[in-house]
Amino acid sequence: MENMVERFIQKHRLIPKGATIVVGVSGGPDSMALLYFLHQRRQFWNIKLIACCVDHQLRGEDSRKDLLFVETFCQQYGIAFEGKTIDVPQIMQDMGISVETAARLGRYQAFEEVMVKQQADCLALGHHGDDQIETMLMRQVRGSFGAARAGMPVQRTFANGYIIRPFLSVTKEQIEQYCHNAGIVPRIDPSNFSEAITRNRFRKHVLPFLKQENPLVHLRFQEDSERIRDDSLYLDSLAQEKLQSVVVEQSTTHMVISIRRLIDTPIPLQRRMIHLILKYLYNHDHKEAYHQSIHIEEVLYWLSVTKSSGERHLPKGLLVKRSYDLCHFIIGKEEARQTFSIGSSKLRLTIPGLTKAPLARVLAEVIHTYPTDSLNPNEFICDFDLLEGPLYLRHRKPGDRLRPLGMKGTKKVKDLFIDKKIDRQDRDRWLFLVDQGDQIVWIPFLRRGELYRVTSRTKRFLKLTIETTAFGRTF
Ligand SMILES: Nc1ncnc2c1ncn2[C@@H]1O[C@H](COP(=O)(O)OP(=O)(O)OP(=O)(O)O)[C@@H](O)[C@H]1O
Repeated sequence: MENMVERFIQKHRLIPKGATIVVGVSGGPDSMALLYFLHQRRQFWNIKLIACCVDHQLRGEDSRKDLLFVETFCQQYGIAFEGKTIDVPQIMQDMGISVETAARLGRYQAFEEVMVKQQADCLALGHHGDDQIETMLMRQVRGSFGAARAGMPVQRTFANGYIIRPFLSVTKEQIEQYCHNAGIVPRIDPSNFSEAITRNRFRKHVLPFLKQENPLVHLRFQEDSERIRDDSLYLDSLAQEKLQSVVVEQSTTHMVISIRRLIDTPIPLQRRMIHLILKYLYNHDHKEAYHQSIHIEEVLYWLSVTKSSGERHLPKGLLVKRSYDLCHFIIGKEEARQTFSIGSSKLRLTIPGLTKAPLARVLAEVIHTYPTDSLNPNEFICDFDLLEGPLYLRHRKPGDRLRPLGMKGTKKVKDLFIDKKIDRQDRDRWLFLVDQGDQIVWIPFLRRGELYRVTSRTKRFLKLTIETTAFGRTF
């Protein structure tokens, strides 16, 4: 097993020499084996390891014991350890999401904090080849499209570095054997056996058959995952290029295309163009809607085979309307006008965390270094330690003024809107970031303010990213 992993790491250049690596360790066999493996190889790569265990507090005393188990193991081997405890029910309540999603979000937030604190290059996770088969089968059975059919990436950007998955080339059985040989007796999470969980049903009923047919099936799935991702990236770039000549008109909530120009292109690009249009209008939200091939096929069939005019309704209020050669894609226009409002009240931001407003969401991150990339109009950074209270989102009020960044005096918000030719409806829907004294700090997509500006003395930065289809532009 060690040789397989070593080759996989080299092939994908996963570990730079001298790297600082945070390892996500739950106490289960996969991540314990990963931690032990990297520890054994620490001198060869000259790496610094930090084990990070997150207690989700979902299995009471048991999950606390998992954390203590990992901590004791680390003490025994002289590995740096970071234990994090997160309040999953609170995240569920704040964001109205399921327990699995809240646990995942909280866990990744905790990983990110440790990555930043340790100035780490990578976060290593213990996903293995069998996990990859399950992931890809589940995505295929669900009917995913394009790159969404690939499995988990071997490497992807995360926080100030990368997530890496060095064990994707080996099986669960190999890992268990490795633990056994190393004398590691990992903790077992009983929820891994519950058939109420989709992944576990695939593991129990489908994997044994595939492994019987080909014991190296995990390598075939892994290769396929990499190929699907590469092919998709290439085809998507061609589709993106072609789309410029197919789109007749475009705003953040509305896209008009020429049907004739669409169906004049090769079918694989047609599918990808529809996918890009849906992704754009859904603003990368509702992945379940735009990654599903069924909707893409439905629209294409209607446009290329049938001649009928009329309308089609896709999930989450996306309307597709056809008239002669033109096809309109309109996202929640009415809905946007009527419900994009947080009323006269203010919405308090979760810092750090994700705040959802109707048709918009704001991600707040506390970071320790100023990003080297220039900021997009949907991003804002201020001095976290200068803030004295919470921040809020609200709509505009008569007489609102902003002191723009780098200016001494203030300007009327109304004039800022007029300068940028923002129409009246959009002005009413625009969101403003204000402090607890109701002073405007930032007008997303329009102007950053002078308040709490970053200086050479700033130690901690608050970075806000807003995503919305309701006003401004999406990125
Ligand atoms: N509570 C946690 N704390 C730290 N890392 C975690 C935690 N849960 C999961 N991870 C990381 O994410 C990877 C995948 O998690 P998942 O729950 O899918 O795996 P698993 O099959 O339970 O793995 P393991 O055998 O390591 O528990 C783990 O191998 C580990 O690296």
